[in-house]
Amino acid sequence: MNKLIEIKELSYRYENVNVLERINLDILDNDFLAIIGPNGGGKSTLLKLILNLLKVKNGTVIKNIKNEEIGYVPQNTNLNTDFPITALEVVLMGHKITKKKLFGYCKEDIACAMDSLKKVEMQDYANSKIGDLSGGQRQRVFIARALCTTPKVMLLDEPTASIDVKGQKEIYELLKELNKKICIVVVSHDISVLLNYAKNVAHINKTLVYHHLKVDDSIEICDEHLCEVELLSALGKTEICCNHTHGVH
Ligand SMILES: Nc1ncnc2c1ncn2[C@@H]1O[C@H](COP(=O)(O)OP(=O)(O)OP(=O)(O)O)[C@@H](O)[C@H]1O
Repeated sequence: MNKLIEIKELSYRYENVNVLERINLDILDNDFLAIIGPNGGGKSTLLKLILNLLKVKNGTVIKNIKNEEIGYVPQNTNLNTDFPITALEVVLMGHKITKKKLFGYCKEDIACAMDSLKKVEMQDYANSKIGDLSGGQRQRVFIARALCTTPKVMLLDEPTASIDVKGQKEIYELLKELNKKICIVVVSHDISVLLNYAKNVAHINKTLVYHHLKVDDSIEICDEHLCEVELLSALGKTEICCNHTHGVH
């Protein structure tokens, strides 16, 4: 297993607030990593540090891949759904333009974007307005946009927020398929579905606790309302400490 990204002793503070403390984490080439933790625990900050959206000041983030090999699907793609843009045009926005053209895109760019849409089974919606798609379909389009640069790792920040459980499962089935070739890292609160797909879990609440989920550890989680502590408890991971009112048995 190759280390795509090596995070060593990474700490971060905004003004006077320590948000991350001495984080150590290796992101491996075939991983499906779930990053979980409470609100304000520092998950998005960690992604931003990996993506160079924030400057690393303490510790190191070693990337053994090029920056463009990191695909990113941001949280809440604050899209004005009335904006008259098609699914294909959204995907083309993530594309590295091959030939400079003043207007429009060349055939190769469009073929490549169509290929990305195909990978997420959205090719039939290429000319649909993004605002006319369901939340799950829209998320697939944003995943297609991130696929344009043929990433080796894909970071997804809350990809299933405000999508129903059926839609969440469909997104994770897609990610499972992509995980045959690409390392997947998902930040999410919707862990009841996510933990059925993840191979490893990083729980972040300023510090990081890492869990390897062995294959036979995988549990069929039927109740989507189970809370985080109960789920980790079910996995036999009782050392997690957070401000939950539920006890860990
Ligand atoms: N630009 C900023 N300036 C100051 N503080 C910030 C900034 N961005 C985030 N924070 C604070 O840093 C802490 C960690 O935020 P972060 O967004 O990384 O957490 P998170 O785990 O992703 O939270 P959530 O699950 O709610 O998305 C929070 O207390 C937040 O208020």
